[in-house]
This record gives sequence, structure tokens and C-alpha cells, in this order.
Amino acid sequence: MPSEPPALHAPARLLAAVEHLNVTVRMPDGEPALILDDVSMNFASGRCVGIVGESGSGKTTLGRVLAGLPGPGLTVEGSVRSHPRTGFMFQDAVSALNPVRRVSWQVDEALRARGVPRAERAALRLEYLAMAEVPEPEALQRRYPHELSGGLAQRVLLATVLAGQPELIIADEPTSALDASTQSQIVALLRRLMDEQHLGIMLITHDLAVAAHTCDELVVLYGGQIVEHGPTDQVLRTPAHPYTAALLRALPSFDRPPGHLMPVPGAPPRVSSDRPPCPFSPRCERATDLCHLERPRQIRRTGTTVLCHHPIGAPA
Ligand SMILES: Nc1ncnc2c1ncn2[C@@H]1O[C@H](COP(=O)(O)OP(=O)(O)OP(=O)(O)O)[C@@H](O)[C@H]1O
Repeated sequence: MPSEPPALHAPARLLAAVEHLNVTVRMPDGEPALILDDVSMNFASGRCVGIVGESGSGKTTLGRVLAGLPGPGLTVEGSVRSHPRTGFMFQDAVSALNPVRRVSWQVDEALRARGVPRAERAALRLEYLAMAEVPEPEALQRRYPHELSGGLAQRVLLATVLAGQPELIIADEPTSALDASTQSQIVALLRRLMDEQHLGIMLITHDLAVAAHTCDELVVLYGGQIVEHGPTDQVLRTPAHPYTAALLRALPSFDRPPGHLMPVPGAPPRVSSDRPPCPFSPRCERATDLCHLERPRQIRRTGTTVLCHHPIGAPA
């Protein structure tokens, strides 16, 4: 029998897509307010898509909608197609695990859900723990979540996700509670598993540096809108949206002397029923009267899309 072709050469498959997705919450005054505003994008096997943006931009809400778990009181409109084999990794791995069950039980739960017979579970469990690079899985499987470090808990969570044989993994800030070196190990592991198993990954992060090292594509969210979307290199090297450019200037860098960080001026937008046609316009150095009066249209450039009346590279 010829062996299977290497996963790296498998053609990309569409795993999830949202089109014209609006997510609305009703404000205390009864008026609806948008948390996600006309979001369209898709996820394919063998690709890591980074969702970046400040706190409150709607990153987690997008992940939750794809998971079929929008928050309480939210109205979802538009088309949402997601794959049944989608796995989720959360920011706080220790609290995502069942506190009163050993590691072995946590992985077995995913195996039970897949209908794996009891006799086969122990061997498979060790395989998934090893795949998630849990050291000494034989001994570690007997521990409880509170006995694990943050990095180890995240690896155990990853093992439980892998045991569900996902095709798409939605990782919501999986490393933000970890130190920098554990962070890079976990994202490198995710990336390697993705390449080997031809998974799709949606990596939700507020950390552009993590996204830069891990993702093939970047989606920049601002006030619930995709303001820029394209190949990671292109978005980071030649940002077209003033917000992307401002986020990049706010990154700490060894080249900049101490005290020369440039935070994005102003405050992120609040969810509100009354917001400007371009939510970034109050903070934008390129804004003109048009931006305060008219909603921008999405502009397609080679490889990227940008939602702006005055993208960088065009006259302000
Ligand atoms: N169920 C809900 N009811 C009311 N408001 C909500 C609900 N879910 C989210 N929001 C609001 O929607 C906005 C976007 O939230 P979301 O958690 O998606 O942002 P985020 O970009 O993931 O932020 P962070 O990086 O802080 O996690 C926030 O202002 C949040 O308070």
C-alpha cells in the first residue's frame, strides 16, 4: 500500500467561515450596540490566522461565536459556518481543567467523547500527552490541575484538545499568563503541530510579537471591525491602516531608547449604540471630516484588505 502523502502537501480545506457577521448587545437604555460589525473571514487547514487588537476589540467574541458559544444576551446575525471538530484553548488553562479530576481523567474525557473503548484509552492518553510535550507523562497523568505550573497546565489542556482530534484549534490568548520563554515554547509547539497535522489555527492574542512569529495571516480588529487583513509579513512591514501602524509603534523594541514607547493615543472605543462611522477616527492622526461622517469601505490591495478612507500609502 502506498503511504499517505506528507501532511504538508495536503491541499488546504475550508474549516470555518463567517460572512457579514454582526454581534449585538442591548445596552441598558434598550438600544442595540455592535460588538462585531460586518466581519467576514475564513479559516483553512494548514494556516494560522492571528486575531490581534486591543482589549475589548471583539477577539474573544469572534472565537466564541465560531465555537457556537456566544456570550449571554448577544444577538448573532450573518452567516457562521464552523467545523464540528473544533478545539478550544483558553487563556487560563488551570481553570479550564476540572479541578477535582486528575490529568488522566481530563484527557480520557475527550477520548470517551470520541467513543474510544476503555481498553485503548491509557495508551492513547500517553500519546496525546507526549504530543503536547508533557514531560514524564506516565507520572504526570496522576496529578491534579492545582499541582501543575501554568505552562504544564497549558500543555495538558492542549493534550485534551488534541485527544478530540480537532481540525481547527481556536487558541484564545493561550500564552498571556505565561513567562516569555514558556510562551514561545507553547506557540512554537502549536505551530509545529499545525504543520505536521495540517490543522487550522485561530490564534487570538493582543501580542503582535507572538502573532508575528506564529501566524501566516493577521486580522487586525478595532471596535469590532476588521480594519486590516492580510499576510503577516505584509501587514507588519507595510501597514495600511493607521491603527495597525499605531499598534506597531507601541511595540517595545531594543532599538528604541528607554522612555520612547509610543502608546496608541486616546482610549479604545466602548461598546456603544452611538459611535462614529469610523470607530478609530477620534484617535486617528489621518482623520478628516469624511471619517467622522461616512463609514469607510473595504479597499482591496494586493494581498490585503483595509477599511479606511485614508490608508497609509495613499494621500491623507
Ligand atoms: N455577553 C456580553 N454582554 C455584554 N457585553 C459583552 C458581552 N460579551 C462581550 N461584551 C463586550 O464586548 C466587547 C468585546 O469583548 P471581547 O471579550 O470579545 O473583547 P477582546 O478583544 O477579546 O478583549 P480582551 O483582549 O480584553 O479579552 C467588550 O467591550 C465586552 O465588554
